[in-house]
Amino acid sequence: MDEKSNPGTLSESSECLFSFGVIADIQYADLDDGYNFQGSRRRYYRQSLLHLQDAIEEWNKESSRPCCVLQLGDVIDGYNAQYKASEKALELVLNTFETLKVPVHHTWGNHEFYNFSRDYLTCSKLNTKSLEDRIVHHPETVPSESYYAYHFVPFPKFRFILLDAYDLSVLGVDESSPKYQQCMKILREHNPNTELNSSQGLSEPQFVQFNGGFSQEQLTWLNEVLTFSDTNQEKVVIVSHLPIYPEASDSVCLAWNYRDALTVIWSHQCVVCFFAGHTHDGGYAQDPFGVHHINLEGIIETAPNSQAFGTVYVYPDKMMLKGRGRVPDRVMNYKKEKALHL
Ligand SMILES: Nc1ccn([C@@H]2O[C@H](COP(=O)(O)OP(=O)(O)OC[C@H](O)CO)[C@@H](O)[C@H]2O)c(=O)n1
Repeated sequence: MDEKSNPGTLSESSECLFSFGVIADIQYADLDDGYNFQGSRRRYYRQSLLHLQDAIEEWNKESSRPCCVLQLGDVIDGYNAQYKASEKALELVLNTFETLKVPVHHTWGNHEFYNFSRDYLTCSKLNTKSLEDRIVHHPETVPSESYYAYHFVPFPKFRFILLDAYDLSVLGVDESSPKYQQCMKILREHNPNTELNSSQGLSEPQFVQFNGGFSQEQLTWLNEVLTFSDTNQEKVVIVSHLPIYPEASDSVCLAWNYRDALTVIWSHQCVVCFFAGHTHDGGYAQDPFGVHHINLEGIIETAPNSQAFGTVYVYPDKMMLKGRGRVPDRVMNYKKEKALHL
């Protein structure tokens, strides 16, 4: 086996502590292949389920099984809603996830809201908040019920935080609600186009209807969790459907208020990396504060003869993403001054 295919051999001085799987934008639908909105990239709607099965098979047979899989959102495609096939498609995908021998944490993306309301999602198996960790005597680290976010500890001293990038959004909320009015106001203030999914002419192209953002309440909670993690000398992995770092993403795919999220994250030492989906063609950049931003290549735009998922191997001084198919390998060193001593 060469070095690339076994990250364990790349870290001679230390052993792998644990690993986790990552996968994004499955967007399954029982439809013939199609294209993205611009007509430039092929979408493999049926094949996506086979790609998921393939990923699960590989994770299940890894010699040291991943502790969990992070599903980065858009599990079924919005087209299902048009064909009244949302529940059937979701059932198929969730049945496939049932064959995974480790827990999966589901993130919500725009396609979840094309198919279902927020209330429906909250009551569905796509709500994996029951897997959250509660920190005793720190009520400020308990998330509010008004957004879908939580944190958990898969291994001592490593905290994972799942964010709700559609906490501020016009998707999935009742049009008569004050929240819808507030979010539509934000969107219209930044996007004068009649078609709100169009970013044409925008100085801030992320202000489109298929994106969303983080409420101040969620950002305050994130800040509290990161404060606890700093104090407890933890390493933190954050996941969200929408990316937040412009150099790692097409600007039209960013969260509306990505700068606010970055401001919170940059005021803490503990964050190692930020995983997002949505862009489909992937991206990576390390920001000036040493946080690694990884936008995972989407399953939906992955040809039958390829793959798009990864396993992240966690070491005392770094994390290493072993990508499959379209997903490249990445080494994510921890910030120098704060290497973890176990
Ligand atoms: N200029 C545009 C772009 C899109 N739309 C419509 O918006 C909806 C979402 O678009 P879609 O490409 O399907 O969203 P994905 O989450 O799959 O992909 C996100 C990024 O585009 C990936 O690069 C859909 O209804 C489009 O028709 C639009 O009207 N105008």
